[in-house]
Amino acid sequence: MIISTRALGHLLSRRAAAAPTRVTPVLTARAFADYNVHVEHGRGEWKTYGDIDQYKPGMYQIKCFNKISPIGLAQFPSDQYDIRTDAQEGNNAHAILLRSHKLQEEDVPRTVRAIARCGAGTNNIPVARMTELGIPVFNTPGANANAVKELVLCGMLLGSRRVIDGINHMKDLGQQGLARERVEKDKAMFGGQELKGKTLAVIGLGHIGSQTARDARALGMTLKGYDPGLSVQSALRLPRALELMDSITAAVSDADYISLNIPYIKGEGGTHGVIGADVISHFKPNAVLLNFARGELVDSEAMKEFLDAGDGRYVTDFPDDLVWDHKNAVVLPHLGASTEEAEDAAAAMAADTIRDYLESGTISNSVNFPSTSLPDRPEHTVRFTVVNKNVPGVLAHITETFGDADLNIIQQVNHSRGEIAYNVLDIATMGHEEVLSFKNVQEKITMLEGVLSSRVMYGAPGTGYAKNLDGEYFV
Ligand SMILES: NC(=O)c1ccc[n+]([C@@H]2O[C@H](COP(=O)([O-])OP(=O)(O)OC[C@H]3O[C@@H](n4cnc5c(N)ncnc54)[C@H](O)[C@@H]3O)[C@@H](O)[C@H]2O)c1
Ligand SMILES: O=C(O)[C@H](O)COP(=O)(O)O
Repeated sequence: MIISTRALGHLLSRRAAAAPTRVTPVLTARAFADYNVHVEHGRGEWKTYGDIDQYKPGMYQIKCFNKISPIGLAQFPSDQYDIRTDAQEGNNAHAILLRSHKLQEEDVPRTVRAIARCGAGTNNIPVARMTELGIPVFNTPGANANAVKELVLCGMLLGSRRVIDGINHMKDLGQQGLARERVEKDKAMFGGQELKGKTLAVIGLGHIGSQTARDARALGMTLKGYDPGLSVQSALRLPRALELMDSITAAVSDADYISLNIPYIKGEGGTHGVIGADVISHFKPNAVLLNFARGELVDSEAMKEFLDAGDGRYVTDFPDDLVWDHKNAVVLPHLGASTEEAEDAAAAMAADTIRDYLESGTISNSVNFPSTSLPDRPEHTVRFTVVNKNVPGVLAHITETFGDADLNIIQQVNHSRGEIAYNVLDIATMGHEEVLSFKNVQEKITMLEGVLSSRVMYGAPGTGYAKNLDGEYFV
């Protein structure tokens, strides 16, 4: 399911000041009472790349860009998390939370282990660069889909009936004191059409597209859809009556309404200008295009020509320099996910995801790292995670280094995705002296060719992280 039970439960009692509940236990120092773990955790050398004045030992620091829902932020226990809502602060951040802020590499302190987008689209984050730096980027699939779907339905109505023009006209008449006199005569200027019996083409049948299709069916519409990457989960949500097409052109050609619900991906093979002159030439002259996905998906010049030529409409959630004041365009200020419910759900899901990664190493909903659901850490072990380039031989060198240090691996997980590999190794503490030192072994592993970073999870929030930055060791 999309939203964790934990987040959902929290949302149900969203206005109650309930303490957040978690299933995953935080590794506390008490859990390791039988011995101590020594790592080089950076307090001494923090100033080499962080801001020593802002550093709170024993706390995770979360840096927020944009306003993040307090309901979501309440998922972070205040005794373990230092939340910096002012983006100017947070120079020692362990993780970043953001919405549509256009994140630059300079916004990401070296201390950052993870980034979570409270929302769906991650085109405002330099994901490829973050992958090179070994930083997982997460999003919150489905958390705001209902909000967007509702606005798409509203957009269909705005595109069918001249509601906005009618409202403006009534204001004008009202100012002139002519409203009562002229209303019945003038309404003929604002006639429209009904949704029932019309055809909707949905491009992208993921969380938003599939929900839009389902509700449009309930309104009596005929459905076509196109999605070359349709997931089983989304397919199960689709109404049976939806006809799957094998191209965008085939889907749009006899559609009265077209809803665009795909991610914006730059570059070759991406989706920039996917609704261009060629696709638009297949639109019916009075088709209504609903773009609640991203502005860059639509070629503005081609759209302007289409709007100029006929009675077609463009309803969009994104700025457009060419059609913003066109009589046949309705341009909204990116409101799709701006409901209390969606903001709370997305922030709560992002917070849960970040906590899972920071506290136990679990990876879910990442757009660049492999999903990694982990077995429980066995008793008398310390968890060690390594992020490395997905090249042959690295895993062997990691396990060898543990062997050389007389450290026994009790269980391990190795997953990869594209250029990145992620290892989680639970290391036995039994049979060692009272103080188990990871200082040397962590440095050796982190500085192996191909390794980007490592973490020792031993109970003290925010510590135990090491990075290999082009051959330089940071702890
Ligand atoms: N207006 C808003 O406030 C708002 C809010 C949420 C999401 N969005 C945008 O909507 C997009 C979709 O959100 P979602 O939650 O449904 O995401 P999703 O990942 O659940 O669904 C996207 C679907 O698009 C499909 N797809 C990708 N490229 C395609 C292509 N070229 N042609 C057809 N299908 C394609 C994928 O296979 C997937 O099924 C997001 O990426 C984001 O840009 C906007
Ligand atoms: O991709 C998304 O989730 C939406 O565009 C929402 O963006 P917002 O969180 O900035 O409203």
